[in-house]
Amino acid sequence: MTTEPNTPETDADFHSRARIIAEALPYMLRYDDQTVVVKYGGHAMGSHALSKAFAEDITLLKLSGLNPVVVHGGGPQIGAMLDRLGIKSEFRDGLRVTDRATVEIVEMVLAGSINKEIVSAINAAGGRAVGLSGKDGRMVTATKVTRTTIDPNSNIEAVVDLGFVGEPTTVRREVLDIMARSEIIPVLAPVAPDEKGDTYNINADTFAGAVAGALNARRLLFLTDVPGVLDRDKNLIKELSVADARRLIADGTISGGMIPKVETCIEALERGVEGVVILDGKVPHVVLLELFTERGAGTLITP
Ligand SMILES: Nc1ncnc2c1ncn2[C@@H]1O[C@H](COP(=O)(O)OP(=O)(O)O)[C@@H](O)[C@H]1O
Ligand SMILES: CC(=O)N[C@@H](CCC(=O)OP(=O)(O)O)C(=O)O
Repeated sequence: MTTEPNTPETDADFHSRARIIAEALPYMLRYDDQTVVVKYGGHAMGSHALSKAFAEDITLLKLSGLNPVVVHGGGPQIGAMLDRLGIKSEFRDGLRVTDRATVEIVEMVLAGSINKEIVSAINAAGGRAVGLSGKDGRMVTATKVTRTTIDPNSNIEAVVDLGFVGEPTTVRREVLDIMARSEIIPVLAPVAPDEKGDTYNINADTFAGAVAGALNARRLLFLTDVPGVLDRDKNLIKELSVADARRLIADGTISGGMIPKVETCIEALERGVEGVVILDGKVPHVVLLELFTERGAGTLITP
């Protein structure tokens, strides 16, 4: 085995490190003991280097006295697995139509491979992560999502069956509260049972919003694949009130997948979360940039 000799730290390195720590310290104290829920979207899970930087950030939050809770997605990864198995993906209003065979794959990918990858990355960064889904400790109970459409010709309303797609109706804090008092960092997969025990696939944004609401989180961060909410000229909007966000949805500036995301942000604020931030998960260490620097990153949505 060969080992590389450690390169001694130069004065410039030391001063730069000291500057970063000095800048971060007041923010670490501001968020001391506060819960921060971080939704790590499937599109934000890029290269190994990015996942490593994310895991380091989450580990550092815990070491700094915060209480980070990770909720992850994995839509593209589920799609890739379904492709390999020759099952077609179908979405309605951004939700995956999930039959019994599909929900099995969804649970395997989310609560299995992706969850354990994130747990391993955090553990490799020096943290102690425990991976759970909504099933563990009866943390989350879901109910089936119902959607209706109106036939434009007959004007008759019809129920659209999305299969095993759920929304969280109960979030029990017990297990998460125990973890908050320990070294453990919870990593949650958005899968949960209904009252009967059937397994449901839950949109990860919705799951994160419900968890953040139940924990009265100080911050809910959504890591996605754009810098935040963009205006008509594609410039980043740094701060947005709920009223402004609603106006941007109504005038079409906010569209596509950003609509349910911003609506989830609004619901989380209504449930008592203090601030919600949408930010670019492809920027290394974006979580620390947002929480521990003056300039922040992304779009902060406040009540
Ligand atoms: N005003 C807007 N600002 C930023 N993104 C927007 C806006 N309107 C629509 N979008 C789209 O929303 C997408 C993010 O939503 P989505 O793909 O559902 O994210 P994720 O998969 O990370 O949950 C962006 O990639 C962008 O194409
Ligand atoms: C019901 C529903 O659509 N569930 C999502 C769950 C994963 C998810 O939301 O992942 P991202 O955050 O990466 O999009 C799905 O099956 O794709």
